Formats: sequence, C-alpha cells, structure tokens
Amino acid sequence: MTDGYEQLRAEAEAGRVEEVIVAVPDLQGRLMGSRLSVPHFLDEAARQGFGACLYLLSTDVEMDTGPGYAVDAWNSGFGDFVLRPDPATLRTRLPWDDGTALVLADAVWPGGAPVEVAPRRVLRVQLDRLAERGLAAHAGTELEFLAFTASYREAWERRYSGLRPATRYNTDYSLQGLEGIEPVVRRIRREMVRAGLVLETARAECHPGQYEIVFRYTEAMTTCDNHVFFKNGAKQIAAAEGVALTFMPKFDGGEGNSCHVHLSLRGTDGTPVLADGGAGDGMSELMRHFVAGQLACLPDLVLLMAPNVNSYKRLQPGAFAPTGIAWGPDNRTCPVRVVGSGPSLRIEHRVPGGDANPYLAVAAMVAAGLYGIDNRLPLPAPHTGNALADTAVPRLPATLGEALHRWETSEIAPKLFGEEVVAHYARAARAELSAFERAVTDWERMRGFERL
Ligand SMILES: NC(=O)CC[C@H](N)C(=O)O
Repeated sequence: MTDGYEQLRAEAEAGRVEEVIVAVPDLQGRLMGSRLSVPHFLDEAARQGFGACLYLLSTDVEMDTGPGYAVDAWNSGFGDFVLRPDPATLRTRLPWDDGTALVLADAVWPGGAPVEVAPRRVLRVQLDRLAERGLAAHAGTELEFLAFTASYREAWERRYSGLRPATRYNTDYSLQGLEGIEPVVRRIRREMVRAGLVLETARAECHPGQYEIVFRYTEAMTTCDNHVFFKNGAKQIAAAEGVALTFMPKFDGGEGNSCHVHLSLRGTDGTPVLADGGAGDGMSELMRHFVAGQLACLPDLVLLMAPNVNSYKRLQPGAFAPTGIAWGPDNRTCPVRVVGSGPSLRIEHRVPGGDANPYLAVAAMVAAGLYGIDNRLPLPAPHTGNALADTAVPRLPATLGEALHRWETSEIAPKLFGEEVVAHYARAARAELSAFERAVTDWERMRGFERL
C-alpha cells in the first residue's frame, strides 16, 4: 500500500473522504470512469484494477463507436479492459467535489498487457524511448479558455448562439474590466492550488471572455495528468458557478484558444542538455537536432496535436496562431518558438489548441525530437520576421483531412508509434471528419438559404 493510499484510508476513517473517482484519459483527453467507495477502492480496485468497457478508447466525442478501430468494441463483444490506478496520480481531496478523491488509471488488458492505443501509454512509450538514451522530458501546458455568463445548459439550449462573454472587450494583460470573470477564475485558481497543482501565472487574454491559467512545468507525464485534471475540474467549477467555459480552439472569428506546450529535455540525472554552455547561439547540438526533428515531423504528426475539425479553424491565416512550419528564437509567429537560456532553454510548441489531448501532443513532440536526434537532422535557418505573413514558409496541413492524409501515408509515424497506434488514431480522425462532412452548418444556411 502506497503512502497516498494510506493517507486516503486515514482521510476516509476521519470521515473526510467517501468516494474515489477512478478515471482513464480517453482519446479526446477527457476523464472517463466511475466513482468507487473508498473501502471498495482500497480493498479491491487499487490492487486488482477495475473493469471499464473498452469502447471508452474507441469512441468519438458523442460516444459513437464503430468498426475499424484497432481496439474494436463491437468485434470484442463490448467487453472490459482493466483500469489500473496509478497511485502517483492520487489527489485525496477535490475542493470542488466534497468528500471525493480522484486517481488516474492506465488501461490494460485482462492479462495485464498495456492497451497500446491508450493516450497515457502512447506517451509512456515515447518517454521510455527517451530514457533509453539517458534523457527525460519536462513540459508545461498553457491552456486558454473562454468563459460565458450563461450556464452550460442554457448555452446548449441556445445552441451556443448569442452568448455573453464574461469580459466585454480585449482584456489582454488587463487588470480592469475583469469583474465578470474574476469570481469563476479566482475559484478555479485557488481550488486547483488546494488540489495540489502549482500555480505560476494567470491573466486575461485577447478574446472577450478569454483567460489563461498556467501551472508550473514538471516531468512530462505528470504535466499531462495535471492538464486533464485541470480541464475537468475547471469545467466542474464553472458549472457550479453557472458559467459556461470552453477550451474549443476556435469558438468564432476572434482569437482562438491555444494550448502552448513548453518542452525541454534533461539527462535522467536532471542535467540540462539543451544549452551549449556558453558558446555559439546558446543551443547544444542535441537541441539543434531536437528542433530540426520538430519541423521535419510536424506535417506528419500534427494530427496528434490538432485532432478535430475545429482545431484547423484556429490554424488559419489572419489570427495569432501558427500556419507555417518554421522555428525562431523568441518568435511567436513560428510554430516552434525557442525560449529561455541556459538551464531554462526550451521550445514553446504553439500548434496545439485547447482541444489537444496533452498525452498525444507531447508524445508527438518527444517522438519528433527523437527523430531529429537519432537522424542527426540539420537545423534550418531560424525565421526572424513574421512567419505568418511569409509565403515562402511551408504551410502546415490546413484541414483535418490533410492532417489525416499525412498521418496515414507517413513513413515516419509507424516507425515512431507503431502500426496499431497509427491505424487507431487515423480511424478516430476519420470518424470526426465524416461526422462533419455529413453535418449541415449554420454557415451554410446563412450563406445559401436565400442567396443560392
Ligand atoms: N498569448 C498568445 O500567444 C495567444 C495565442 C492565441 N490565442 C492562439 O490561439 O494561438
């Protein structure tokens, strides 16, 4: 029994905790699972795992499953896999959910073998590949979101039209005009800290109602665990406050919601390896290959960072989100911005939006970096101007269809992730795409109803 589980037992015996949520991050990075009583969890699930239907890892946003996934729910009789709780992820008290603890779980087959397509596993494999080379990844994810004054139910019933943003104008860095959003974001900040996350900064952003809360970087898996925990908790707090909050990458024609990922490598002993120790441009040879790998793999792997139709609405010209494939020192117009110096030298990957599954996005970045390192890829010249306006910069895949095509026909992706993972996420993207292709949108009605 781990220390965390001992503490959970003590909290339960003192009457402070009654239930444990056991959750697995799904393909979308959402938390799916069940509530267990503390005794049932400690005496059974914590030891043997806990069954959950395997369609949880082969479904779209609407919970539609279908044939063709590498893990096929129908063909396996809608059986169970096993959720094996990871004690390192236990949070004994959720400030927004009285008497409740939460633990994340890995998905394994009944015999104990990992479910290779599970997002946490996809990242674990890449982190293990790093560890084989004596390296470890540290990451921070920066989620932006929009808050509206309506409740989630009202927003849904109004089909998300005519909603009032919780701030009225561009409040980027503003310290006034925040009265409409402060009650909910204050609660989110404070309760996340009470739940154990380490807050660094928080501020309003460009789009009316937009806000960003940044937690301290740490080891990559823990950051991704914190990310899904934060997203889930922030929505619960918003719901309790009667506020609708969205992380979708592009809500309307205004600024999108990003999820910039800061990523650095260290030796497994903690030594920074990206800085060159004073000579040259500050970047070590390893870092130059690491950044080169990001650029070389980006078109093939962008699906793992931008998995939905809406992701690509954000990555269009005319906004403050990347559209090309380039890198530059402190250049926010590039998808890969090099920031920091010495031990803090790192990349900020600016492609993922608020919908990204952090495990997959970070796995893609680690895999791309390793590809660059293993193949000793030369680093192209940095972009020092406005990469968004430079037509000479190669274009990122502009739609989900293009990204899917690059992923499926990639020679690199199966080498980095294996055929099973490639096929599974291609299937997931196709499901998202074909749902969109069948849907008639408001845009089409406005454009064509009278005038066509
Ligand atoms: N702070 C920023 O850099 C803005 C990012 C922008 N909201 C995006 O979608 O990428």
